[in-house]
Amino acid sequence: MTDRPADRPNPSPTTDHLDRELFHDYLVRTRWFGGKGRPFEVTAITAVGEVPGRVETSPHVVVYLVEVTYGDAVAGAAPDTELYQVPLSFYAHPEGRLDHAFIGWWEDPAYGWVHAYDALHDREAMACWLRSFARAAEGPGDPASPLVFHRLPGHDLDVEAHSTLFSGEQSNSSVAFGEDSLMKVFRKVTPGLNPDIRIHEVLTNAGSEHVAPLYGWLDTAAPGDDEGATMQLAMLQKFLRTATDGWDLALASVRTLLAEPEQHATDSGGDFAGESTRLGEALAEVHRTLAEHFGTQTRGPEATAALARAMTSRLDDALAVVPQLAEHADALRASFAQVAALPEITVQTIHGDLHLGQTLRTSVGWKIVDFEGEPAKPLAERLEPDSRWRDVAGMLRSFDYAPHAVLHGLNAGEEEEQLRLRAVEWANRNRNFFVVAYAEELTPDERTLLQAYVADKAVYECVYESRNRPAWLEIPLAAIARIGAS
Ligand SMILES: Nc1ncnc2c1ncn2[C@@H]1O[C@H](COP(=O)(O)OP(=O)(O)O)[C@@H](O)[C@H]1O
Ligand SMILES: O=P(O)(O)O[C@H]1O[C@H](CO)[C@@H](O[C@H]2O[C@H](CO)[C@@H](O)[C@H](O)[C@H]2O)[C@H](O)[C@H]1O
Repeated sequence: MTDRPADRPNPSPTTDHLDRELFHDYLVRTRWFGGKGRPFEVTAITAVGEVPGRVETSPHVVVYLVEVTYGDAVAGAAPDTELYQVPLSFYAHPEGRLDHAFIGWWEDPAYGWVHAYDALHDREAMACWLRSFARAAEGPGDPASPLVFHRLPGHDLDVEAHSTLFSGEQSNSSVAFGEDSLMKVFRKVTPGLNPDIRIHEVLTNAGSEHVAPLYGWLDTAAPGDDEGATMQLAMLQKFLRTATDGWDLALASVRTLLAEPEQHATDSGGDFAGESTRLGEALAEVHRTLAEHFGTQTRGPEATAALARAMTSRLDDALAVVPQLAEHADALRASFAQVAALPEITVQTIHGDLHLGQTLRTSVGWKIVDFEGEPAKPLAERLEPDSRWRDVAGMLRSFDYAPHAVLHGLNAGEEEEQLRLRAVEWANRNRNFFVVAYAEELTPDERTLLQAYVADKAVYECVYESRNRPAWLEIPLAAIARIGAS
């Protein structure tokens, strides 16, 4: 390893030596880059700092922020820019085991000739990162380091645990350290507090049984114009060893029911009603705890009018992307107009992007994950308090998705009508058990609000599916048709 001479900066304060095309070519190869299909350039690379937990056999691990500027701005509008976190492992020689994460090689002013790899794929680099979290429990780190590791008390990390990078479709990168802890490294980063960390910290300190306890997080000072702001780069929490994804469990329940189409959901071996009940109770507890800590606000008719306008605006934007929505537009606008007529709305801190894929069933009950909020919304909007009924609506949409996603994959043939009836029965049964467990009674205004949020989410899903899974577009579209018919 080319040891960095003691008098060299850590890392080089300039990045002029870095070939931006190498980073461009790497970003387009990753799962987590949000700009796929859009023209962009790498317009700046900032070296944040070296991860301190290095030992003799370790590579140097340096956190870089890569600014991308998109080339698809409409005439006269400022181009979109985004910031991505790309931590690099530096090796003096090629590391064949990391070829899939290779970015390039160059002469670095601080480290000499290096072969650079995406550090999330490198167990040696992840071991440095974990040691840094472990040391943070003993007190503040090196004041000269721009990377600040924070810890919550109460858990001794297993620093010998090997890292495993999650391979699923993710907007971030998650690394499990054995079965002890899980680190989520935020890939697209924004100056300001990350709601996932802020909410996990509150729920952990409150002893909530419905989240994986937070162990710590990593932040740094935001670069450039956002001087003084914090940029949160990663969070560390308990690894839920016995976790099964709620979406997978729901699909299994539906498949069991559809395998016995002559049976009703109540009699099916895969009946999910008990789990839906427990999910409703879990969400209610999380909402109560968040309201107790962050407070609630009851806002007047100007807020309900603004919400109706936002829903209508989302529909107007969606019509340009999903023209099939046009025939349902009047019914949707009528639902949103009822929101505008509501005298008040109560808002609080919520999840913001809740669905069955954000829930994990463990041997000790349901856990809710990923409190970052709706991916499409800017951070400032995701930090705003919102109605808890938006989260309830997200789950109701998910109970609709599960049976229709299974049907979508079936070649039902002559049994199609019977299977559709069972699918609707499964969705209705689990929606009802979930809502009753969440709130025994809903006022008429709450019902109006909930129905509008369900419609609003289905409109969002139409856009999401048309861009990501066009074959699934029929699922939210059919839900909107049912709303319009109700
Ligand atoms: N504490 C945990 N233990 C085990 N698995 C987890 C934990 N938290 C999240 N997961 C799983 O890790 C994956 C990514 O989690 P998530 O927070 O949704 O990341 P992202 O925001 O990048 O999608 C999901 O499959 C989720 O089920
Ligand atoms: O990536 P996120 O989890 O933040 O959420 C986005 O992707 C979701 C799909 O992974 C999408 O959820 C939609 O599909 C789910 C089934 O795959 C279904 O359970 C949800 O009800 C439905 O909304 C989510 O909308 C999108 O923001």
